[in-house]
Amino acid sequence: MSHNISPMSNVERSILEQFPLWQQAEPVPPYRFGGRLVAVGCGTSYYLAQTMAATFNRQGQAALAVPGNEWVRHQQVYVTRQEKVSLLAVSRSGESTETVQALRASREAGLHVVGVTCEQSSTLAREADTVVSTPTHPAEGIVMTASASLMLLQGLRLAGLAVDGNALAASAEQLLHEYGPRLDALLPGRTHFVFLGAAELHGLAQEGALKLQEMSLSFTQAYHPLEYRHGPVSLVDQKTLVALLYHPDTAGEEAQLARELQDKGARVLGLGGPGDLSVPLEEEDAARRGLTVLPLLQWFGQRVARSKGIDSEQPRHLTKVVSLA
Ligand SMILES: O=P(O)(O)OC[C@H]1O[C@](O)(CO)[C@@H](O)[C@@H]1O
Repeated sequence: MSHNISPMSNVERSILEQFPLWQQAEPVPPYRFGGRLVAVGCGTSYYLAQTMAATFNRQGQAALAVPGNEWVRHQQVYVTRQEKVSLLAVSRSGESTETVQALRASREAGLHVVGVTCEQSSTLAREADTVVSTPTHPAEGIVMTASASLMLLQGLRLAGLAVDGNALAASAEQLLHEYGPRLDALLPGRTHFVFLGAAELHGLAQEGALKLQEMSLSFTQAYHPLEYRHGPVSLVDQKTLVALLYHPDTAGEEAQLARELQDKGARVLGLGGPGDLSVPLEEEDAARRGLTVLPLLQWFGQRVARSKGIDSEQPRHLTKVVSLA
């Protein structure tokens, strides 16, 4: 494969060099459970939990995703008392306070807990009943890049989706090198970043928005595609750049939305459909499509950071593990 971009920082290394890790990730068997699976996490890990839960549902296993603290403090509004529940706790570090609290509260209540992490020796890995631990790129710093892709890959496998690590790594890497350099042409004059994605792709849209925000200190928004027309569209102008993650089931209506947004001045990055830059995606399964496009979203955030002269290695106010005293 010809490589069009080379890393200049640890963040860029962990984005560009993640693909061998996808290939090496130990395959995990599907997790089947006779009740509802609740997937929890914080920040990026919560957004991954959303895409995992969507995939579990599509595979026939009832699931929902909630932020860790919602499960600790308000679980009665997410499941009924009578429901049989098990917990899927997602955390790169295995140490985020709310995720660990969710794990402990669930175990105390007798629930089975599956942990997805990158740290074999973490609290999450030690205390969960079943652990999927996949080490991330050694250069990865505060912002989650390779770890996000790896945990998503393993979560999709737990959901029972066929995930060929070699094939997906090859297409994701090719996409990154072919389209990564072309993202820069979309950026001039754009300061308002919007990420749209439906169903399995909504978690990815939220992750794209968080990534760009953390890396480049920009205002970002994430919505379900047609929801964006109900109010948020009032902000669209010549400063807006929309990353639209086309869902294979609803690409027609999303293409219409892209045209509406372009008419109002937005530039559109069309991931799997039309746009000012259109990135063709052959993958027809939405969750696998999301995983394939995730490194390109990470690169997008990094390019905006570079265009603003911001060092994404040291994101403002963030630490690798966010703990509550
Ligand atoms: O996956 P972990 O280790 O629980 O951490 C999630 C954290 O990582 C971040 O993505 C980056 O710091 C935050 O959103 C969140 O606090």
